[in-house]
Amino acid sequence: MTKQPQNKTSVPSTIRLQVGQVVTMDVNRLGINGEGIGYVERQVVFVDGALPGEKVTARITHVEPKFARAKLLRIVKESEQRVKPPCPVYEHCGGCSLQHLDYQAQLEWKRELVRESFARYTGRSDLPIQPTIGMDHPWEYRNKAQLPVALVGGKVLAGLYAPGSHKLVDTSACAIQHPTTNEIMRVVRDTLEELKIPIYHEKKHSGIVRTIVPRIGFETGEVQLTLVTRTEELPKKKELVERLRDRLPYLTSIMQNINPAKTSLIFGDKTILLWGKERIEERLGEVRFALSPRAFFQLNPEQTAKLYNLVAEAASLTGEETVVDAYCGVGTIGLWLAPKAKEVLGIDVIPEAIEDARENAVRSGIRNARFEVGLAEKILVDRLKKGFRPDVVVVDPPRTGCDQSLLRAMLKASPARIVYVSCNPSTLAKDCNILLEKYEIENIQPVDLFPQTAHVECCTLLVRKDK
Ligand SMILES: C[S@@+](CC[C@H](N)C(=O)[O-])C[C@H]1O[C@@H](n2cnc3c(N)ncnc32)[C@H](O)[C@@H]1O
Repeated sequence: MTKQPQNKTSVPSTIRLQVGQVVTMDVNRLGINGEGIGYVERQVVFVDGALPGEKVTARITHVEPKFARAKLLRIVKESEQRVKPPCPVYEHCGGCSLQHLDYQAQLEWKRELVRESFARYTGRSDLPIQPTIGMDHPWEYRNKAQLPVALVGGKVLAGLYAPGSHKLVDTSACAIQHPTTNEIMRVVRDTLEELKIPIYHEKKHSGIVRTIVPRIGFETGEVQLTLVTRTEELPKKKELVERLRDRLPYLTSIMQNINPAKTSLIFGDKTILLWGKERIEERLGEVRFALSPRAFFQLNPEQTAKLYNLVAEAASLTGEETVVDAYCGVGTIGLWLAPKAKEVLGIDVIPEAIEDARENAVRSGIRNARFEVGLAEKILVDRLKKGFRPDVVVVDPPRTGCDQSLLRAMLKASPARIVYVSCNPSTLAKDCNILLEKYEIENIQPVDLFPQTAHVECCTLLVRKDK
């Protein structure tokens, strides 16, 4: 092991590793973000791009009290599961983290991640965790991109930021985006440059065009392009729209969203129509969705349909049940289940999402679903306290998991089944551990909604113990 110390001052006295030091280490496992983990001098070291079973040389870049990070320099012994990433900018772009791992191994690792989370939070190693459901073609699956633009050396760039930085990496040949998205991105980028439309400068908070957001309806073929701008004024708007329509004749809708704030949030409050339809339509199974630029919609339609079928299977509806879809977004799960239920109540905190959910119900001819705006932990908890007794509760919370008061209220009201949909195995396992007081976990089904990344979705069925 050779040592090249560069920054001695940032190293706590208890840690012997130093920033700049070059280490050779065995990689034992993958961390939750897909990074390789090993030990050097009994310190945990994370190395992006390294795989279990490999011996690697890496340079220490950060030292924290309990761990260090290192940059991969050389693979001394290579894993049999290592594959060549097809994406030309994989090593620079912050979008994917597992392209270098064989897809079957990705699926197995995601199942293992779920198993580890449940073991940690419930102490149970006997839970029925199924093999991860993957895709036959785990590429080109995303239906939407949000691509910031920047002017660098007189050229317009669009893409994603490199990990931990604000350096734009051109992602015009992204392997997980739909090819149409890549084409839109290239054409918009080049047209902005050609017309010399001012590009937003993040630090100075000047310029105009900030982000390109293409969205594709996979089933309907409708295509929406949203340009996020700092000001409502958009120079050469007419020429821009004409050229984009000419060069991208399949567009259904060109929208402008105005975000005047100095913020990393993509969208502002105001959206205006530049050309075509205000919203594109998408179908998932029998359910129809109208999508405005800001509406949340799952990014991988093929896997989402599989996920919702699993939810329906877990809910085991006969047509007599009252179902709650807590954290319902634009009503997707509730509308999927409604034809098999007596009634559905959907709850979401975002008013536009609830408006969309109501309209999606009308479009899909569904009459037994109601949607309410508010916090699930408020609306559902109040209802449960007043004696509302749903038979099945589906929860699909954000990564932070369910509010404690909601979990407690569900325990008290005790619906026969709880179907917990989650994109975060840690909060899922933590919340399920609370529900184990009255429920047994009958099935945990990981679904790969985001191939090539470290994310995993799970559909978990909890059944009341006296059932
Ligand atoms: C993971 S998304 C699920 C959306 C939907 N079930 C789907 O599959 O498209 C989580 C949703 O929870 C909503 N949300 C976040 N916190 C909430 C809360 N405390 N109460 C109700 N909804 C909430 C968000 O607005 C978002 O739509």
